[in-house]
Amino acid sequence: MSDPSMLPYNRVLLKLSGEGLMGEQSYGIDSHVLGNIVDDIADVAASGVQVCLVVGGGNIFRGLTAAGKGMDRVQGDYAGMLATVINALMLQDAFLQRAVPACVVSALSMPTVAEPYVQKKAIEHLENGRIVIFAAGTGNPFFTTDTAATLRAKEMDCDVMLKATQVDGVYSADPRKDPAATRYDELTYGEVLSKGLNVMDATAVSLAMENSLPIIVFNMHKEQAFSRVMAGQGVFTRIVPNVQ
Ligand SMILES: Nc1ncnc2c1ncn2[C@@H]1O[C@H](COP(=O)(O)OP(=O)(O)O)[C@@H](O)[C@H]1O
Ligand SMILES: O=c1ccn([C@@H]2O[C@H](COP(=O)(O)OP(=O)(O)O)[C@@H](O)[C@H]2O)c(=O)[nH]1
Repeated sequence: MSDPSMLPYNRVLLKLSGEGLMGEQSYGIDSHVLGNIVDDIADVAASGVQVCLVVGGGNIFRGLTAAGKGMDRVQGDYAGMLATVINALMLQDAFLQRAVPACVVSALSMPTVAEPYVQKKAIEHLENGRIVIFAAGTGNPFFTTDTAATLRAKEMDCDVMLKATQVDGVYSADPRKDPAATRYDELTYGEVLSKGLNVMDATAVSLAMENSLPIIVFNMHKEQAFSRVMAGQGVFTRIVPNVQ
């Protein structure tokens, strides 16, 4: 697929699934996978696009899973948010090792570890050519990092939110469970919600819908996946206000 109508993007938010950082492992971060993703993001940033990131924490801890085993949900969600901070620090380190300027901005206050989130300051970082990594989700329990990604994308006035995930886009059913599922090239937010397509939670999709934020879903494990999607190439699904 090549879609020049998507271009050019000046400022984008990339949401990285925590689970996607595990590679073949069952927990944590695979440094090879992390390195490939960071190289890909660095290439896009070097082309002049302002890039900010939201990273998940599912490779380390999920509040809902812990609550299912008896843990208090709110405590579990705070632990999940801390997991995203670990991932954010690992990402920042990988960027800095490549001499790519990157900073971590946290929705939970931990000033010795990361800068607290201040909208205008984060925009300033982007304008100064830094990759901004948003950590700790929204800072609130009962939310997800997909919702944090949609929220920060609007706050940063991004052109698009790109969700880097484990599958090639949005399908008629979860393709990891249903081999007969078919992929959409383009969908409206309303269709995602009415068809119950669980690629993102409904809160994230509703927030994008109410604020007309285009979303692109693509597979983070394909080579140079982010660079290719930014060039309108490769396989992906766009979620938009109206399908043409
Ligand atoms: N209709 C669907 N289309 C695409 N993916 C779906 C769909 N329904 C469920 N999924 C699942 O949603 C996941 C995307 O969410 P993501 O945030 O990357 O993963 P997780 O939240 O599990 O870390 C995919 O890996 C896929 O298995
Ligand atoms: O605004 C937020 C974002 C995340 N979380 C917690 O952090 C965990 C990790 O985030 P998520 O599941 O979205 O990560 P991903 O699926 O992208 O790896 C979640 O399970 C929640 O427990 C939260 O409470 N509020």
